[in-house]
Amino acid sequence: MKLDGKATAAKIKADLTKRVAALKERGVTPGLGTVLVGNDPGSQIYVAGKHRDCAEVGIASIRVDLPASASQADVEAAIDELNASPACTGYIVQLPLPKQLDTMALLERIDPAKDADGLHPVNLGRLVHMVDAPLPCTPHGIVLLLQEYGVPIKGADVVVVGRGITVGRSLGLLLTRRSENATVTLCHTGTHDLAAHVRRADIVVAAAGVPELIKRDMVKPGAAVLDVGVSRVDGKIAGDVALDVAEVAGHLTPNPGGVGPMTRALLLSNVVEAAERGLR
Ligand SMILES: Nc1nc(=O)c2c([nH]1)NC[C@@H]1CN(c3ccc(C(=O)N[C@@H](CCC(=O)O)C(=O)O)cc3)C=[N+]21
Repeated sequence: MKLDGKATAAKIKADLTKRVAALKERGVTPGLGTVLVGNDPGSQIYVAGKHRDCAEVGIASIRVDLPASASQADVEAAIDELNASPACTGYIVQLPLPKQLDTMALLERIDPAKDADGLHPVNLGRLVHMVDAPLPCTPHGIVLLLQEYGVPIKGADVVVVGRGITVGRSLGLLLTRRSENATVTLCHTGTHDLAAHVRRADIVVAAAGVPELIKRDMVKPGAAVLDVGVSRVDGKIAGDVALDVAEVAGHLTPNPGGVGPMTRALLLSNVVEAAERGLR
């Protein structure tokens, strides 16, 4: 069974479109800002996609593009401006940043109330404490996609491969909340026997950024497999999951068309929720 992220994202965007219209009737137009530093082709495609998504649901968008040579002070100034701008209800700083920049210091400078990625340390701390906050987009999208297709999460053995902040580490926090109640194993490059862990899993989330890391013989028949990989090989997107995993998986995300569109929809959702919170 295909876990159709594109179709599920379209449903989420239809709901957001109504909520944006309701906000506008109350005099508030949600606005998403993006800060893009440098000219990495992949990042430019993603950022352009986010602005297209905004237009689709009626969210205004504010685009700040800085040269690859931008200094820490240049990016700080862009962040300060978005923090102060009433037109911007949420924004992201596109990652990764050029290496002369201190990423952590810049992420900390974002107003947590405008953190559309849900990656500000204050909001990640709120996730640890399980209090209301914008959630990291990819992990939230993964949970909603599993729920949409009725894949049982409660009590499931979930193996997450990859401990990055944006996906693996945050997803473990989300799935172990009482409301989700999964048992999560977080695997990484230091894991001794990855195949043995993956083989036991009811749900496998591959977020390591290693093409074809998850092979057919590692997957328990019937398991749900989610491919978060966005490596580029010869200009084409290469996932972390080998194509023949489709022969054994019970549920599988296509890639593209799986987790990526969900990530983008949940980014819009954070922007709309921030605008709604502002009215409460
Ligand atoms: N601050 C920040 N926030 C991010 O959320 C963030 C980031 N930085 N840096 C880069 C990664 C990557 N990422 C993707 C989102 C959607 C697709 C997506 O929708 N992909 C389409 C295909 C698009 C194509 O063909 O290139 C799909 O899967 O169907 C891909 C990748 C967000 N990221």
